[in-house]
Amino acid sequence: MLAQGLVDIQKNAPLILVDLKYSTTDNFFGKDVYGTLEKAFLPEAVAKKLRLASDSLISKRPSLRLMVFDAVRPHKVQQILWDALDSLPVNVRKAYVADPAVGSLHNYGCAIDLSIYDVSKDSLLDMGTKYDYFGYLAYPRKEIEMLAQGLLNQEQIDNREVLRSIMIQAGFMPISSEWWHFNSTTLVRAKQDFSLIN
Ligand SMILES: C[C@@H](N)C(=O)N[C@H](C)C(=O)O
Ligand SMILES: [Zn+2]
Repeated sequence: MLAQGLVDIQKNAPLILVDLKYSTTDNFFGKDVYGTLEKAFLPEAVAKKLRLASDSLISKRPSLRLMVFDAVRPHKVQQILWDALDSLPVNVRKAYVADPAVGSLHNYGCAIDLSIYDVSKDSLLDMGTKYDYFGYLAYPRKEIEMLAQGLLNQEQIDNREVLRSIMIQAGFMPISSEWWHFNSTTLVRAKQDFSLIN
């Protein structure tokens, strides 16, 4: 990764926590598919934006930390994630895992999956679902509906809003189907400006 011009995000921002889920068996398909990749890497420009988000979070709420679940994701792993969800029709699957034929922003180091950890309570904030819960409960665009149906509570939505606001302020963009996923640019720009990581 270093040879490909990426930086270890914790070198740049030591207060960011990392639990790289695809480097463990604690993920939606139960396999470690990252092998020797055990740290979260990003292009320097993206890592700098993430540092801004982390600094902003800590200045507002000193006991909170960003907890990164995924950063750059090799393209060959994108195919593994895509195949792991093959029980879903392709048009539904695309909302949860980017089609490897098109590419994911993660494959260029231009997307991050993350949550917030409270060091004073030694636990993650309650976001209403686990990471990689693939369904409407995780959809930012369905939050009002899920609240009205009593499937999410206000605290869970407020916690997501803390994450969204500091990420948006730092220059990231949320997506409509996963509360944990943020893009730093568009796929068209990523293909122009960054290298595909394999
Ligand atoms: C698989 C999930 N963590 C994720 O990152 N999904 C987006 C859509 C992606 O694969 O780019
Ligand atoms: Zn993601």
